[in-house]
Amino acid sequence: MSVSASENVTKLAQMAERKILKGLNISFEEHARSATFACGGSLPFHATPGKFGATAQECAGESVHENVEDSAGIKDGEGPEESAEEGVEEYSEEYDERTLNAIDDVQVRFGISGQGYCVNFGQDGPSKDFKYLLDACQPASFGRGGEAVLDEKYRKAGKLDRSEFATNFCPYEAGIIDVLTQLLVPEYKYRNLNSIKAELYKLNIYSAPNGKFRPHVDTPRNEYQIGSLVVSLPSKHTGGQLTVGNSSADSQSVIFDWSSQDKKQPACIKWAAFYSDCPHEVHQVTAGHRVTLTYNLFLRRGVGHIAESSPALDPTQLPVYGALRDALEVPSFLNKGRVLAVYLTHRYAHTDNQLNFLPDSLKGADMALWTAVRALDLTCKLVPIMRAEHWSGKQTDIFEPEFSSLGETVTGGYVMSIDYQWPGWGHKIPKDANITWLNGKRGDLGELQLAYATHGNQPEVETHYSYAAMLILVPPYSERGNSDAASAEFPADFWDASSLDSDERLDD
Ligand SMILES: O=C(O)CCC(=O)C(=O)O
Ligand SMILES: [Fe+2]
Repeated sequence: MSVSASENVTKLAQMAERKILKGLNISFEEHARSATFACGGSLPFHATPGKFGATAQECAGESVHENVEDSAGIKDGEGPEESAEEGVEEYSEEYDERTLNAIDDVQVRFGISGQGYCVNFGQDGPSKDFKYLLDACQPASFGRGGEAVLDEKYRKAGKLDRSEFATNFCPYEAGIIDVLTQLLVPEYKYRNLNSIKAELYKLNIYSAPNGKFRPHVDTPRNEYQIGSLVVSLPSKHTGGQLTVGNSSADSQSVIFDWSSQDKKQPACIKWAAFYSDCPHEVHQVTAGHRVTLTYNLFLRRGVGHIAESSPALDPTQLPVYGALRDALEVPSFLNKGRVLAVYLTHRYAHTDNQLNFLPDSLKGADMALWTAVRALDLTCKLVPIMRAEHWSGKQTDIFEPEFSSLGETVTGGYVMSIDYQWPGWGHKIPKDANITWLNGKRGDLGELQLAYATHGNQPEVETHYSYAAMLILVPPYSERGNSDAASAEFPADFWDASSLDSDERLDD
C-alpha cells in the first residue's frame, strides 16, 4: 500500500472512531436522565438451603428440627441471636456479607382458611404442591380503554391477586429497593420524594405453550407511581424473555432472560424494574412455567426527608416531647412567654437553598425536637445565625428570617466588594425579643455564609460562618394549651424592625 493509501485508511479509522464516540456521547448526554430506564439482577439463595429460613419440608409441615449440628457448628434451631453469654450477641464468622445478602427460599401460601397450601421455591425450583398453585390461578386480564379485558391472544397468564396469597419474599430485605432508590428515583420530579415504596400487586404464572404478554405500557395507579418491579421465582421454563424499551429512545431496549439456560448455575431469584412509561413485552413461554411476583413502585419520602412527615413515627413517644410538655405545664417556666432558641446539633447544607431541605432533612436530636415542638402546636422556625464583628471589635448575633444561598442576601442583592462596609446581611437579634438560648453553638457546624473582598490598607477576603438554629415561640403560661396559642405568630417586628440600621453598620 502506498503511504498516502495507508494514511487514508488511518484517517478513515479515526473518523469512524470519532463518530462512535460522538454517538456514545450524545446517547450519554441526551439520555443521561432516561438512560437508566430499566435495571435488574440476581439474588442467590443461602448456600445451605433453609439454614436461616424454612425449608420445603417445614413449609409442608414436616419437622426438621433434629438438633443436629451443621457444617458451621450451628445447631439447628439456634440462630445467631442466641448466645451463651447473656446480653451479648455472637455472630458466626460464616455470617459474613455474602450470607447477609443471600436470601431464604421463597414461600407462597394460598388457599382458603384451614385448607391452604404452601409452595416452596428454592434452588431446585418449586416444591410438589406447585400444581395446586397452578389450579388456584385465574386468567390474568389487562387494561384496554379503561376496562379490564381477557384476551388470550394478547395476554395468556394466570394470576393471584395480592389478597389471595402471602409470601415471605421481601424486596426491601433482599436489597432490591435500596438499588432502585439509588438508580431509578428521578432527581427533580418531586423535591422531597426520594424513596420508593414497593407494593405487592400480583403473582403471575406464564405457562407453555402459549404464555405471553404482548407489548404494552403499564397503567400507573396514581401520579406517584414511577414503575414496576418483576421478581422471577425459580421454575424451569424456556422462552418468556422480558423486553423493556426506552420510552425516550426508540432504539434502546434491554432483554431480561430468566429461562433455565445455564444448567450448571444454581437457580436463583431474578428481578427487573422499569419506569411506567417503558413499553415492555413478555415473549412466549415455550416450555415449563414462568412464575413472577409483581410490585407497583411509588415515590415517597425517605431518609433525609421525613422530619415531621412520617406517619410511622408517633411524636408523643419521643422522650423530648414528654420533657417539653412537662416543662410547659410548669407556671414558672418562661412564664411571660419567650423565644426559646436552640442551635442545631448536626451539620446541614443550610447556606445552599438548592440543597437545603430543612426542616424535612433534620436529623437525630434536631429532628426529634422539631417533631415534638410541632406536635405540641408551638410555632417554630429554622434560621441561620451569624456572629457579626464590628471592626471596632464589638460583636453581635444577626440572623436572616429565611435561608438563602451562599453570598446571596435575602434583604439585598449579591454581596459585592466592600470597604469596611456592612454587606447588608441579616437582622440584629432584638434585645426585647426575650430570647433564651438552650445551648451554645458547636464551632465545627458553621457553614460559610459570606465571603467578600475588603480593600483597606491591603486587600483581604473576609469570611463569615453561620449556624442553623431553631427558634421556638413559647406562649405565656396563661395562654398555653388554648387553641389560639397553636396559631401564634412571631411578632412581625421580630423579623423586620430589628434590621440593622445604618448607624449600626460596620462602617460607622
Ligand atoms: O412478567 C413480566 O416480566 C412482566 C409482566 C407485566 O408486564 C405486567 O404484569 O404488566
Ligand atoms: Fe406490564
